[in-house]
Amino acid sequence: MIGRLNHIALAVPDLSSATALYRDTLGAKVSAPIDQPDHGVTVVFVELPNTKIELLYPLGEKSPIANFLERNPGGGIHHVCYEVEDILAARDKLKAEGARVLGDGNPKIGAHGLPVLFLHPKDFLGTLVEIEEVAKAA
Ligand SMILES: CC[C@@H](C(=O)O)C(=O)SCCNC(=O)CCNC(=O)[C@H](O)C(C)(C)COP(=O)(O)OP(=O)(O)OC[C@H]1O[C@@H](n2cnc3c(N)ncnc32)[C@H](O)[C@@H]1OP(=O)(O)O
Ligand SMILES: [Co+2]
Repeated sequence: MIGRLNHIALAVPDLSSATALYRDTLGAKVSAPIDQPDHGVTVVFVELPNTKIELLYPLGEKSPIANFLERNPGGGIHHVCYEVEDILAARDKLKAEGARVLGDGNPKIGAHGLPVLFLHPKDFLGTLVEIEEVAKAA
């Protein structure tokens, strides 16, 4: 069911220094910071040849990454995102298998303008999983 690794997200305590680390020390192409108010985060995208890294910083008072950063003040890997061709079919299969879909169960539009859902980390080996619907390759 899952396809390519779309991105790995890192929650970071300082977005400027994290961006500088990826841009200047690691020599990667990075975006400007982009606020995602619907998701409670500000994101910097790091473009790699085979995938992307999302640098996440809390936005607003109820950010879903706030507790994670409290537990991991230096930051850390927050989630992995896999591509799926049909997010509603994927959601229904995952629910039937017993996985907990977070939120109200309906996809939201993610940072790449495509529908996304999140799956509880306790159901996936301690890793928060995001699935993103991408168009089927021709
Ligand atoms: C930029 C837009 C978008 C995109 O298109 O790419 C994004 O990526 S947005 C990214 C931010 N959004 C989300 O993460 C949405 C889904 N997340 C959530 O709803 C919450 O973060 C969560 C997964 C429900 C956790 O919320 P939290 O408040 O931390 O819950 P708890 O404190 O109750 O934690 C329960 C339990 O789970 C462990 N945990 C929490 N987060 C993670 C994590 N990221 N990775 C691994 N484990 C995690 C936490 O340690 C608790 O464990 P125990 O203490 O053992 O109970
Ligand atoms: Co993400």
